[in-house]
This record gives sequence, structure tokens and C-alpha cells, in this order.
Amino acid sequence: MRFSKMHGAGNDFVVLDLRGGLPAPTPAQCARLGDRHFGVGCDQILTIEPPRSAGSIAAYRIWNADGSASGQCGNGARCVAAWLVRDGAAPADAGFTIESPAGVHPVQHDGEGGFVIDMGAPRFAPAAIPLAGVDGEHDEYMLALDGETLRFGAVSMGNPHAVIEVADAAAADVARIGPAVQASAMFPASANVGFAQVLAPDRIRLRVFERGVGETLACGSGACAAVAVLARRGRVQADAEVAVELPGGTLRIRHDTAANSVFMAGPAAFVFEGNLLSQEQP
Ligand SMILES: N[C@@H](CCC[C@H](N)C(=O)O)C(=O)O
Repeated sequence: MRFSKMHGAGNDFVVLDLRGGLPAPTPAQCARLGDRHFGVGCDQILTIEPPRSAGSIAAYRIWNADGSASGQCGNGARCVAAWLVRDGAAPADAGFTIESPAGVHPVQHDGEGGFVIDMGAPRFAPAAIPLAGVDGEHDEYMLALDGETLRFGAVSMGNPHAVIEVADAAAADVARIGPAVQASAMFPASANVGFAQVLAPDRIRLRVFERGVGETLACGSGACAAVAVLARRGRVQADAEVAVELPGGTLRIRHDTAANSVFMAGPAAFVFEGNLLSQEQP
């Protein structure tokens, strides 16, 4: 089976074309593919599949490197768009639409070789995230952790996110706090945990400890989640782009409040292509 290796701001993917009817990889096969020693190695596996809705070019699904499935992947959406353009299935000079498990996403070329994806509405309702043990929807929630009180915002971008505002993202204890938040009973489906430092109303620095992977160089849905949570609190601007500096690159995020959609702009790159020869377990 052929695969493409791609990345978006350093968040890397193995992309498989299933439009011809090949079955989706099992969670164990995804974990094997994602393994950087026994497989190809990536943060997520993306499968490109026939469209489910009229008007869409293709659908895609997402598996983390540990084999768990997700409802959304922002950097992956841009890579799927680039893959479809390179394949000739999507136009190189006009917008088109793709579908994630979370819904339908209009795509535009950004004029710099990248893409702008309409990532849809941020959903703050606890049941939509899902977030448990809270008394309704709030801008901020609290979690007791190692004798301290951790304050965070929570949102679904098709996948669950916790967003913690920090004074210095570089100094944030991502490796300790990320897994602890994921393991909390407040997140019954776990969560992607973002550590966001506000630099200016139009610029933040962000690190994300992703569900099913660990800290990645960039998380597109995490960037959308951080801007949605921080804009809601008035910490960054809404209705205009916020530059989100991630370890692997910068994404441009705009929460259009009138349309109630978050738009994400950024790069998508091909690295190499290959043939899978073995899917045997070690
Ligand atoms: N890297 C992604 C998010 C991938 C899925 C996530 N780890 C989850 O389990 O929800 C992005 O760019 O959004």
C-alpha cells in the first residue's frame, strides 16, 4: 500500500488513500504505522475516503500514533487539502470542500501555497466537549492538581481541548500537567491540553500535549481552541487574525463570531512517499 508522509508546521502524518475501497487500518495497524522505530513514524494517520455529502471532494479520518481515533485534526485538514490538489481531485485555483468526522469544511488556497480551512463552530457546552462534573458552561473551570488549583478553559473543535493560560509557555510543565489533565475524570474522553501565553491581542505562543501522542510541534485544532477560549474572555481579538506561534511554526487563526466559525490558515508540506511492506506486529 502506498502512503504519503506529510507535515503541517511539524505535526506529521502518514496519509493513506482509501478511495479505491481498501479497508481502514485497525487501531493496532495505526499504532504500528505511527511507531517511529517499527513503522513509518508520525503523530497521526490520515485516511482519505470517498465523500459522504454532496459537494465534498473527499472525507478524511484521523488516528493518533497510539491507534486511538479522533474527530478532528486541523493540521491534517490542510495536508488532506494539499494531497487532494496534488492528486488532481481538488482544484489548484479555487475553493473546495472536505469532510472530517466532525463535519464539512470549506477550504480556500491562502495564496502562499498553504490553505485556509473553515474549522466550524467552537462548542463550549460541557456535554459537547465532553466535560464532566461541572455545573454548566463557564469561561473557566478549576481542577485540583498536586495541591494546586489549575484554571482552564474547555472547548470542542470536533475533538476535546483544555486551554491553560500561562505566563511563559516555554517554561510550562507540559510533560507533567498534560497527562494529569488528560487523566482527570473531568475529561471522560481525555483531551488535548494547550498551554497558551498571550503576547498581544493578535499573537499568542502555544504548546499542546495531544491526546494519543504527547507534545507535538503543532496542533491546528489546539490553536483554534486556544484562540476561541481566549477571545471569549477578551484576552485576544475576535474577528481578526491571531498569530499562534507553535514550536513547529505559526498558524493564523480567526474566530468569525458572526458566522460562528473558526478559520485556520497555515502550511502543508509533502516529505516523501513510499510503499508499506509489512504490518506485522513485533
Ligand atoms: N494534531 C491535530 C489533532 C489530532 C487529534 C488529537 N490528538 C485528538 O486526539 O483529538 C491537529 O492539528 O488538530
